[in-house]
Amino acid sequence: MPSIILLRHGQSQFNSSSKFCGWLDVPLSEKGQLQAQQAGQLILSTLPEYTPDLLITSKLRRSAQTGYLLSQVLQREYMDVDRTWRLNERHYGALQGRDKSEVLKEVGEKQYMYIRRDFHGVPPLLHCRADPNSGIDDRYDGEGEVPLGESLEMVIKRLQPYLESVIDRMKQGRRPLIVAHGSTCRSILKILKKISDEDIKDVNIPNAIPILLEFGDASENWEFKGFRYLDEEEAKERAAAVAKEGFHFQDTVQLDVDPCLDIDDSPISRVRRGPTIVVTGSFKEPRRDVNKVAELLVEKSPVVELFTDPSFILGFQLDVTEMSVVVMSGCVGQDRFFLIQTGIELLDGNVMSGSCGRVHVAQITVQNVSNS
Ligand SMILES: O=C(O)[C@H](O)COP(=O)(O)O
Repeated sequence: MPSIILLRHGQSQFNSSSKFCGWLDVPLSEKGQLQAQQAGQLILSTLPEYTPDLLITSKLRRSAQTGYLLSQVLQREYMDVDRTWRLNERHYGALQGRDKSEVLKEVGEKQYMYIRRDFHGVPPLLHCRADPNSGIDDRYDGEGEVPLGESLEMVIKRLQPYLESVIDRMKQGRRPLIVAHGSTCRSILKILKKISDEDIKDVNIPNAIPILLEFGDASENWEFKGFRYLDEEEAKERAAAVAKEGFHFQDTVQLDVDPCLDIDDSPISRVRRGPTIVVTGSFKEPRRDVNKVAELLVEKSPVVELFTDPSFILGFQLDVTEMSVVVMSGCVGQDRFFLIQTGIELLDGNVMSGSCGRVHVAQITVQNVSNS
């Protein structure tokens, strides 16, 4: 059956630190390189007859690197290669290089998701291509007008004619392997499967899981038959992580000053229950900083003891009245420490929330924050 394999590049260094990337030319992370190789293995094991003869990438390194790693695993480094800016990630305008959680905090969830996922959502535009964060350099010379910020709708306009040319090549017997980006994969699926503007909002593309696009032959007028991920389960898990990007760091607190703990004044007796909130800090040295908080906490409170749990790097066990509770715990990410801390609902109904600087004793529920 005529087919095309499509995949999003492996994890980039910005994916791993949850930053808007767009046209910034960020390379693959180590994990992304491994994912690219695993994608090749997956193709070999699930489609042993598959022999791509045309590698198509964007003009961005994360796509080109993924394509090369794949061609190595498939032992087809000699494949013809076509690179086009029309397959580039959506240009994220003035958001490029910015931390997703910071933008989320700044503009609120509704606008954040509008920009990220609405078909018409345009990010704030850059003013000129000379902006250091435009990602536009001489590789785009001669390409005419290139974007300074795009919605998915705009991506589809620049991509569709190119996609048609790929399908024409498939009709002539070529076997294309396309390494694209989140938004360009979404665009391709939207065009082929005729996904509505509304439904496309919920489509998230996982890194480096190959998608098989199948077509009827000439007798069926090359009709698009459908698509499937070569590993549906893993695709679901990775796509869910993509959807949540930015949300782990919603309440950001800086912890580069000495934390001041307020244990002695803690109104333990007035505590009814403590809802859990997640706060995060951008730490210069996460382990050192969180250990400092831990030491102070233990030193100041006789009811707190340190514990370690495999799911967290560090935690605190608090034993007060009949409520045996955790004050806070966290896990160290690549450049962040995720701190789970407490807000306290007092008996008079007021909610007092803790912060990194003033840690109040209270009941909280342990919440496992995944380390994406
Ligand atoms: O360009 C980026 O930042 C990502 O690769 C895509 O981001 P999104 O999933 O937030 O659209």
